[in-house]
Amino acid sequence: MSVSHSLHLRLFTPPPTAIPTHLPPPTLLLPRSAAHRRLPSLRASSSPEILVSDNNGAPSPPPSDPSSIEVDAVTEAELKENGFRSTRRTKLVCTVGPATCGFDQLEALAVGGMNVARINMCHGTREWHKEVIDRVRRLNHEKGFAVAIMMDTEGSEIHMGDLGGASSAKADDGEIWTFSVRAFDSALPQRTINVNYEGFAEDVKVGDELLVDGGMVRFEVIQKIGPDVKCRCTDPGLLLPRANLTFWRNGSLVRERNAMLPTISSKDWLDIDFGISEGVDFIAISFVKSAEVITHLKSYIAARSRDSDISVIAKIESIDSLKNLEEIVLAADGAMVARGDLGAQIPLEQVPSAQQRIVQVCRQLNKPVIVASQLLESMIEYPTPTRAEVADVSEAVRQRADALMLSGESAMGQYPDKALTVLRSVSLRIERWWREEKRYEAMLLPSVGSYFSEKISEEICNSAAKMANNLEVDALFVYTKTGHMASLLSRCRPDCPIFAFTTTSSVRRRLNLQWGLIPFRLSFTDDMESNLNRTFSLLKARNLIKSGDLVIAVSDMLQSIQVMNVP
Ligand SMILES: Nc1ncnc2c1ncn2[C@@H]1O[C@H](COP(=O)(O)OP(=O)(O)OP(=O)(O)O)[C@@H](O)[C@H]1O
Ligand SMILES: CC(=O)C(=O)O
Ligand SMILES: [K+]
Ligand SMILES: [Mg+2]
Repeated sequence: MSVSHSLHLRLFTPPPTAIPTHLPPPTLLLPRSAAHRRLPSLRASSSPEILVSDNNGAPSPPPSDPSSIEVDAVTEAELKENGFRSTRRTKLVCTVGPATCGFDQLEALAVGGMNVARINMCHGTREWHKEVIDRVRRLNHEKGFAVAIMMDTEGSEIHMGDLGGASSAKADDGEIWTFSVRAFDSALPQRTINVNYEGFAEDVKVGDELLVDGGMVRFEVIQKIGPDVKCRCTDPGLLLPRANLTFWRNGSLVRERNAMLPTISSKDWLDIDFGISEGVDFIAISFVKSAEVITHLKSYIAARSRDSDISVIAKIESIDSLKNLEEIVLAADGAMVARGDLGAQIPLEQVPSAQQRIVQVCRQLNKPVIVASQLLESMIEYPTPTRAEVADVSEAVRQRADALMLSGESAMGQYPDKALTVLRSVSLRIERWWREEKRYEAMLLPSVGSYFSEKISEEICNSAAKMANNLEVDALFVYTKTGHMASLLSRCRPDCPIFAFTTTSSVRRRLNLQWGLIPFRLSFTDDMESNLNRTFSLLKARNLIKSGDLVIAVSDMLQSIQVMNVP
């Protein structure tokens, strides 16, 4: 049986106006302690072309070669081994830290399915992070991966200092500790903790409860002496470097002057400049309170990076970010359910419903969403997860979040590869269960486009996804320059995988964060007939598809939809 129907819609509406690149310099809100610091002059942004080799180590032709097709080495192996129906739909983000910063360790994560490497600017030096970025680049270049890089800012919430170099400190019941905003030149006195926020000693009151990392350790404020705040430990535990601090009065989180701290601190701006000059793929912004900060940052990036192809991810981890969720998600290019800090700001029992809501809002507004923090916390120390952790991971997969993230498990845990394997196998198992049970997902998806041409793209993708499910096609193909049409298909969470063909390596890396997309780099033209024929022969030559496979192809140049068997 051979099907080859095609329906073309051509469109003459003008494309949406481009984002202006000549924006006034953004005003920088600096915390008092750092207001004197200036931003350094910016280096030109680099967007290196990446040469990708295949699994056998033989370098493939440079990206400009019109006859080449590039796909992630691991994905290719997976496609060949299991056929494309069973490729993993849920994407995986790994935080890189001391346990995983070496080249071989990064390669092990990439082989294990890491789609995005996250670096957390709360920890380590810029030089350290640059080395990690360089290694990931080399890995992509030499070994044929397309691992994207996400830089996560520190944000200016209140946190402890770095414990004078110690990896942790134990606080025991009843002990008196000093939390101080003083700068100590020499070693920290015993049971003393530095606090990064200058207004701390003024803002807290005797009787307040001080929570470290949302309650891992608790103290009661018993005395204030100038810059020093004496506290008694009421809930013992381990203090970790740069742990988050919140203080509570009469059972409520205190949000006074500390709530006025800028979302992006002066140190964050320096880190952002670093991220732009390094050409990272994503910048995740901590403690976002409003949409303005996202819009501001996006215009800053657009004015400073030549191709402005860095996506901004809004971290939802505060009360304000939940209040302003829709507008924040709308302004951003994606969001993260940062359950660590979120759980310190809202009661823990409210975190699961917040997660569900954030995932749903992102899906409706067509923005990728990452579920993060403590997914496999026990695996920092133990080689197997708890049953509860497996259930939590399953729930995030079942909610059809775009991506799951490892934090301490991969940054400083003892079993980073095992933790990644758990995420991978749990994702695959749930996804297989959907296919076995034919659990297609029918979520009402509102229209998100503001232009008529965008609405057409949406309708095409919604229809293509529905047809793909009803006709049980083997794959959806999408030809997309910006990646937008691929994300619209991904939003429908169709039953079959989506092969996303795009012309640039940077778009390909960014598509790596989105549910169900298998991103390929391929140069193509406006002639869909020839694009399809060329893709079929390139994929067939690599044994990725075979004659007779049923495919639905859509493209954002032609706004077309075609159903056909691979010849
Ligand atoms: N670059 C690094 N250098 C040293 N330790 C790191 C590094 N990155 C992460 N870690 C360690 O791994 C732990 C977990 O990392 P992660 O960045 O996910 O957590 P986090 O600090 O809770 O996140 P966030 O600050 O964004 O809320 C950290 O608490 C820290 O101990
Ligand atoms: C990831 C992060 O920032 C959090 O969970 O708080
Ligand atoms: K961070
Ligand atoms: Mg956080």
